[in-house]
Amino acid sequence: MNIAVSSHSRSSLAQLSHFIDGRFVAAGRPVFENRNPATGGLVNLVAEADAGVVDDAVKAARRALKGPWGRMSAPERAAILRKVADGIMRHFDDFLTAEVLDTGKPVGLASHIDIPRGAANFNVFADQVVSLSTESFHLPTPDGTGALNYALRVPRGVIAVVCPWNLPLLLMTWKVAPALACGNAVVVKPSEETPTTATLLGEIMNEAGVPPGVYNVVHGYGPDSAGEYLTRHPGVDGITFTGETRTGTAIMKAAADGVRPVSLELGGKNAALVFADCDLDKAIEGTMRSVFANCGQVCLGTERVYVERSIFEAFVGRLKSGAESLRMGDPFDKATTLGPLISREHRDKVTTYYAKAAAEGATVVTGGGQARLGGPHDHGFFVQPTIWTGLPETSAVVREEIFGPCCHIAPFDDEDAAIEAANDSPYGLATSIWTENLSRAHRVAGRIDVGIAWVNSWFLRDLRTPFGGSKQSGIGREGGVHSMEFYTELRNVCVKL
Ligand SMILES: NC(=O)C1=CN([C@@H]2O[C@H](COP(=O)(O)OP(=O)(O)OC[C@H]3O[C@@H](n4cnc5c(N)ncnc54)[C@H](O)[C@@H]3O)[C@@H](O)[C@H]2O)C=CC1
Ligand SMILES: O=C(O)/C=C/C=C(\O)C(=O)O
Repeated sequence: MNIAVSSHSRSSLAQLSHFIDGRFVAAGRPVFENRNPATGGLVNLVAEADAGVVDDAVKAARRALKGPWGRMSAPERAAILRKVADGIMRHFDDFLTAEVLDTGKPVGLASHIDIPRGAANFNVFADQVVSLSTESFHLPTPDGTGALNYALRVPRGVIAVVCPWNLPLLLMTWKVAPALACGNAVVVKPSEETPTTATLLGEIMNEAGVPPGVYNVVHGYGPDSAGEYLTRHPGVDGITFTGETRTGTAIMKAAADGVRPVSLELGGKNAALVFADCDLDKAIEGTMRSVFANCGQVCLGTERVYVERSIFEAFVGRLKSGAESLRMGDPFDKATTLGPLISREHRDKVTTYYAKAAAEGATVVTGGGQARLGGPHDHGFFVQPTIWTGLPETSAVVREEIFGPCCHIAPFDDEDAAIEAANDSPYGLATSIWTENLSRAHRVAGRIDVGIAWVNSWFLRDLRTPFGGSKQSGIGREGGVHSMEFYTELRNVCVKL
């Protein structure tokens, strides 16, 4: 047992510990700093797991599968998960404050999306697991009595959950909730940028009666740290990951040893298609959200906008006005609509693309640089919301995922050209199609090579639907019954009658 330093049952938000076997445990390497992206100030010091700590967490998860959790019925697990959802809502303000401090996202956004979705994920998969069905077949046999085949869904075992920083609680619970509903135990590796809400959830798990070892959290970085130790650990039976495509590739290679299944939700370079017959007010409102929400740090966000030529100028002008009306500032101020980027490193990546766009000859419609807010936010990682036109489709800015509050807008002349431009990408995650012509909407949605096509909307989520990407945007689908498929194995039972 590697756990040498104090272990306790309540989380400290000043010094974040790992959560292993139902206890908060500070062990491993020296702590690292978690900084507030809006001010650059210290949020907390975080324990970094070494290989021994990760091993402890995986072993705790394995033990939990052999304990009461492994013997519980689906309705019993579902009842506990509903208590977890209630716990999140009861501690709403704690989760909200933690999420806003870690990410810098506006409190209005986190209170409407991140925290309620964190709770909703547990309720949705509690519902899902109690109504799960499997197939059965009657097989005629020569003796005339036949055989009955039916399938059982059994938990995979220990699931590694590796998470990004853009929607920390939402995306982590999107994976943890179905994994636990199906009877697995999890070891979560939150992003090093946003470690707090995953830690807070440990307390909620204890309060809700989730047995020790079912939910574990280890902190640290990716390569040569907790992320890599966890995904390479032979005691892990399946890995679910959301993040960058390059990281997904590394995780897939790690999973190949031991032939472990992966569910990967990766990057995107999503296109919006705006037809002249759209409701322009709705198209502008939706595109404003899909480009600028969460400071553009949403894998489903739009970075390429294709607009039918006859409304191009009007669309560009209105999106420019919208972008210029966004209000940057203190994320805890309800009037703030645009927060900072997550880190100095990410800001430097985004502003490198801003510089590249200018160098490649873009017309900068608005923005194009870093934003200095003065006062306590002068050291925050703010950038201007940015719109470009005039770049060729071959430009790096049009082809690569930037993950910032920016988009390139290009005109198109007909439906085929718009579809071809949208599909000309190594990614295939999401699209939004803006048109009042129903036939066109169905036709175009069927021809864009993505996992998720929205018509006259964006980020309108029904959690029972398949969610994931094609091409380099991922492998597999989660959501509803599709999550149940990833987090269980099917075992066929054949009974000779
Ligand atoms: N949903 C998405 O599409 C996201 C895309 N990104 C993009 O990725 C870029 C880099 O952001 P990062 O946070 O560094 O994303 P990332 O994909 O490197 O990190 C996501 C998670 O994976 C872990 N990780 C990293 N390398 C790993 C490895 N080799 N093995 C196991 N775990 C590993 C990290 O510690 C973190 O918990 C961003 O600038 C953005 O463009 C970032 C977050 C989410
Ligand atoms: O599950 C959702 O509703 C949202 C998912 C968003 C991402 O996966 C992302 O931005 O990385």
